[in-house]
This record gives sequence, C-alpha cells and structure tokens, in this order.
Amino acid sequence: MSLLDVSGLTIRTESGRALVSDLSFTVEPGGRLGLIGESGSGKSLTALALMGLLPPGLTASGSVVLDAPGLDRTDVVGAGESALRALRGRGASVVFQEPLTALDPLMRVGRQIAEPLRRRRGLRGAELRRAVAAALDRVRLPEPERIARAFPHEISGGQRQRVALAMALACEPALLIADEPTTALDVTVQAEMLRLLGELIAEQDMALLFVSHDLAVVSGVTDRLVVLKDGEAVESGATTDILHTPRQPYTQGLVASARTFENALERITR
Ligand SMILES: Nc1ncnc2c1ncn2[C@@H]1O[C@H](COP(=O)(O)OP(=O)(O)OP(=O)(O)O)[C@@H](O)[C@H]1O
Repeated sequence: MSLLDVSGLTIRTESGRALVSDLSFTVEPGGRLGLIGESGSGKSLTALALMGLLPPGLTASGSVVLDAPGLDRTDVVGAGESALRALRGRGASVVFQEPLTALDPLMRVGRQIAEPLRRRRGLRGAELRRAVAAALDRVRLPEPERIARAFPHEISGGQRQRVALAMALACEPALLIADEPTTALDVTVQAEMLRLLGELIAEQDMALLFVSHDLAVVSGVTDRLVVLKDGEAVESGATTDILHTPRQPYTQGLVASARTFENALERITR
C-alpha cells in the first residue's frame, strides 16, 4: 500500500482553467520522489493541494490519498478542516522555499518549534523544553540555546531554513514535502542543507517529496522523478534512467541545462 496515492489530480481556477491536469503518482513509505519542472509548471500548487492548502479560488479534483501509519486513511481532496488538521504534522508536513513565510517574525524560534509539539504531541514543561532542544539538535544547529532564544531575523538564512525544517520534522511526519527548500540559499549552504535532508530522511524513515526546478539538486536526493510541464506529467521514472536517457524533448532540455550548469560550476571551482 502506498503512503501517498495521487490519482487524476486536477487543479482549476474559478473560471475553469486547469493549472494542473490529471496528475497521478505514488510515494511509497521511505520513498524519495522529485517533482520537477520549469517555473509555472504547477509544482507548488501540487504541493499545496497535497496538504489541502490551495489558495482561495482554486479547487482540486481527483484524489490525494494519504495512508500514514497510525492515522486514518484520508483523501485530502474534499476532506474537512478537522480531518486535514489530523493529517498535518504526523501524516505530512511541508518546508517552503522562503523560511520567513513559515516563521512568525515576532516570536522567538524556540516558542515556534514548541508550538506543534505542544499542540499535536501534547508535551508540556520540562518534557517540552527537552523536545525543542532535541528538534534543534536534530537539524545540526550549533548553539541551540542561543538559537531558541533568537527571533527569526537574528539568525542566518541557512539557520532559518534549518529551523523551518526542525518545525516540519517535530511531529515525525511519514511524508516530508520540501518545496524548493534550498533555492533561496547560496551554493555552499544549499549543499549542506541537501546533505542534512538526505541524512534525516534515512534516520527518521520518512518519505520525501522534493519539489524543484533544479534537476541537478533534485537528482541528488531522490530515487524517482515526475517531470511536469504546463501542469501535466510528461515523463516519470527512476531518477538515474531519466538523467541518462530522458525520452521527452522537454526533459532532454532540463537535463542538458543541468549538465551545462554543473560543467560551469566545475570550471569555476577547479
Ligand atoms: N491563485 C492562483 N490563481 C490563478 N493562477 C494561479 C494561482 N496560483 C498559481 N497560479 C498559476 O498556476 C501556474 C502554476 O503555478 P505554480 O506556482 O504551481 O508553479 P511552479 O511550477 O511552482 O513555479 P515556480 O517554480 O515559479 O513557483 C502558474 O501559471 C501560475 O501563474
């Protein structure tokens, strides 16, 4: 049984225009799937639809069934707020490109990490403080006490993204959705973040859905890919197969530009 089974997912505007059309894929427990495509191909809307977080005016049809251990098997499409709340955190959680959208600028980092632990896992007092420290430690943040006391603007962009990741992981989700989590970071910090993500996925026995326009980044952390173009899946398969023998011209273009970028990087860093 798949952890996530997306079937015929279609996302429309109020006027009936399809932004994502008839998208189907599965994620197995512990699997690592990349959703790749150029800007505007529908990646972020798909990620939002999986969490039941589409903006007002957009509607999803088809089905998005999440079957996480210990939780009721739920079709996110059409699910009510209380069913969605039960899924978020333990079933699936999400990290976005810009951590400042996930973080409250007026609340200290420690309190923000404590919030999901208190609400969803019912932790209090010393137990809660220990869990916050453990969450910061898990994402390899140095000086966890200082970071816990800091406001988001007092820490670096890379540290903020680690804090957002710590929040997403706090309830030990069966599926982590990462939507361009490294795009806003510079190349070295991006590489560290990707390494950390890979380690955490393996440690926590979590599944990953990694959304990105950057094939070079996605191929390092995923074992399967779905290629999106104009809201439709044009190709899918094992990451290594797609990298070596892309079938569609669109995918061939993505692979070629990822190669050009890698070669340029090599020339610069050699
Ligand atoms: N609320 C909305 N109302 C109408 N159209 C929207 C809305 N949100 C997004 N779109 C359109 O849907 C398409 C897919 O958007 P989406 O954000 O999923 O793309 P993306 O692949 O994630 O791109 P990017 O990498 O630039 O974020 C785009 O053409 C976008 O303009």
